[in-house]
Amino acid sequence: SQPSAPSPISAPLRELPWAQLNFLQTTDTHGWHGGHLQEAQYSADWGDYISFAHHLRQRADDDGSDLLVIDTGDRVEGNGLYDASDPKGKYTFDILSQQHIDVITSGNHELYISNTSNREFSEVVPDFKDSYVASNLDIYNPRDGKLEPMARRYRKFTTKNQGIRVLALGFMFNFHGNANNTVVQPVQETVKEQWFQDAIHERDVDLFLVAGHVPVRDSEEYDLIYKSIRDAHWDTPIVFFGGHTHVRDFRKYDKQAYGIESGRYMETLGFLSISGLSTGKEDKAKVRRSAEYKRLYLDNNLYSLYHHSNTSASTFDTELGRNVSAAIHDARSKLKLDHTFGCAPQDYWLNRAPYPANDSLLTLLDQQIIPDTFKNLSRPSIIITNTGAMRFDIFKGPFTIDTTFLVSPFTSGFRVLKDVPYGAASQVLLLLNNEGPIALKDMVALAGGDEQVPRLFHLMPPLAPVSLHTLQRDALLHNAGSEQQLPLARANAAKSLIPGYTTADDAGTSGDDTVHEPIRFYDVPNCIGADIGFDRTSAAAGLDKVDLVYNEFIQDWVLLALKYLGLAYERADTSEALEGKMMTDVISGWVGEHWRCGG
Ligand SMILES: Nc1ccn([C@@H]2O[C@H](COP(=O)(O)O)[C@@H](O)[C@H]2O)c(=O)n1
Repeated sequence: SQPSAPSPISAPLRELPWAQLNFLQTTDTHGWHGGHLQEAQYSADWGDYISFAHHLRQRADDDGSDLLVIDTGDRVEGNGLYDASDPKGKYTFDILSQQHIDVITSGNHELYISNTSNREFSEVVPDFKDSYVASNLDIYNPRDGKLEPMARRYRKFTTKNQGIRVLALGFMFNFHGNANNTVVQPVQETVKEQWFQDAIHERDVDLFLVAGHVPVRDSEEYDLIYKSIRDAHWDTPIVFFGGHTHVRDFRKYDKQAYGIESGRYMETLGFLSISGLSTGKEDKAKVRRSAEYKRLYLDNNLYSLYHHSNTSASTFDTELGRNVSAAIHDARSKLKLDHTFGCAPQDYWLNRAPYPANDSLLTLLDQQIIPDTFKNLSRPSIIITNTGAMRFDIFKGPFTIDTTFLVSPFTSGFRVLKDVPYGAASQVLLLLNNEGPIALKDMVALAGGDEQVPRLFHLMPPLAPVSLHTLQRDALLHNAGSEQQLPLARANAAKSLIPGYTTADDAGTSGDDTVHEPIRFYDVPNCIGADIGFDRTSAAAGLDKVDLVYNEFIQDWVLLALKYLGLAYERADTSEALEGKMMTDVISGWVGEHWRCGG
């Protein structure tokens, strides 16, 4: 781990369900490869992950089983280690490539900006040339401008020890917000392609492995891929590795098909095992077994990693792992990520506090940061931002260069529409939050559906913790008592628990390796706003027009809301606001002026 990381923290643990074929999965790491430096329970880094995978591979070699390592995208945007360098990712790609990954895919964050996808194509894909899979993603090659697959469409391989024949696919959900140098083919089209049909009809396959930046639950993309494979093979085992919604989840598709999703931000290392698979060493037609799937979500806590690899602080580090941790430290120093702008006087939560509240990050933003930042505007203005632009909590203590990117990494600036009739402008925020005269989805339908306003469905903030909470509630209703672990229950009573994930999924409520004290998460609105230079309670009487300033990322939504309100504005009517400053600059600038350290 990093020298400044807090020490590993002990907690009651559940055991790794090791079996014939074992997997480790990361997803949505968003640059947190240095680990969490303010939370001991997630403070292991990518170097530790390399050491950990090494020990599990060794275990597989010793007992004749296998280990495969998977990553399902969104490795970028969200941490200074990636975002603070110029170009972005200058240090991350070398660090990442030191891990042996067997199947790796892109996520939507690899595709928002053309520079990001071009670097993914020219650096990351070659680093993982055998294992990068892009079943429905193409890129215009920056060298010749020709459209070509981002990486191979699928991968077929045999596991090292067991000889299990795996056919791996790699998908991106039907994403529309990508820059125009990439093309995400809708899964509905991909499944009709000849290469796909040929691949899923291959006979000498013991396991179909579908990795993707696609949620494992409530996803038409994975449901369709599942159905397509099942139409071709009624009982060959399938395993899905998902991502995007930032949750821990495990879904049963049928008794020979399960999917896992392994959280976000390097908080979680997902573990899944399968036993009862056929192998290339035997005649598949004669050996019909039933596969058994088990999962465990590991906290990225060195305490967990030592335990599950049967090592200790003195035997855990491998030379490569230690070197990678040192490379991360070196990069963090070069990027001056610990440079402090000021010190937060208390914790501010994104989802762990209700909104509005004194400890809500969104309240801090709409009551203090936005009003202070825009206070010198000469004309009455309404400022709106999507809450999804905020990615992480602020903890009491030093607010560093790193923190600015943890909280808001995006390069989108602010735009302004000048002289918008007040009656309409004052309703935009309500509409975007589903509190206006029409529901958001009906407004989209009126405007011609998702096709004509393609980026709209990606405005919603990642409500991962909330859906996790819902999952938990639903599963508790359905699975009450199904997976009790009494010795652990006793251990819990004896030890004070760390607050953390208490996941409930299709296998019950014992999926987290660490027994946590539950955390309460709150729903937040899609957007928040502030009025500058006028008072809304008395404005209706006299105010004729206002300037409408908004985060560039929600431009399509703002224009759509105004269209619904009878005002036909185009992108060309908008102009840059705040001299091109991004939210990242806004927040660090405000912290520098308002939060002192010490005293
Ligand atoms: N320029 C951007 C890009 C993205 N967002 C927010 O991020 C969300 C997508 O992130 P996931 O980790 O869920 O893939 C997107 O819905 C926006 O809320 C942004 O604000 N600005």
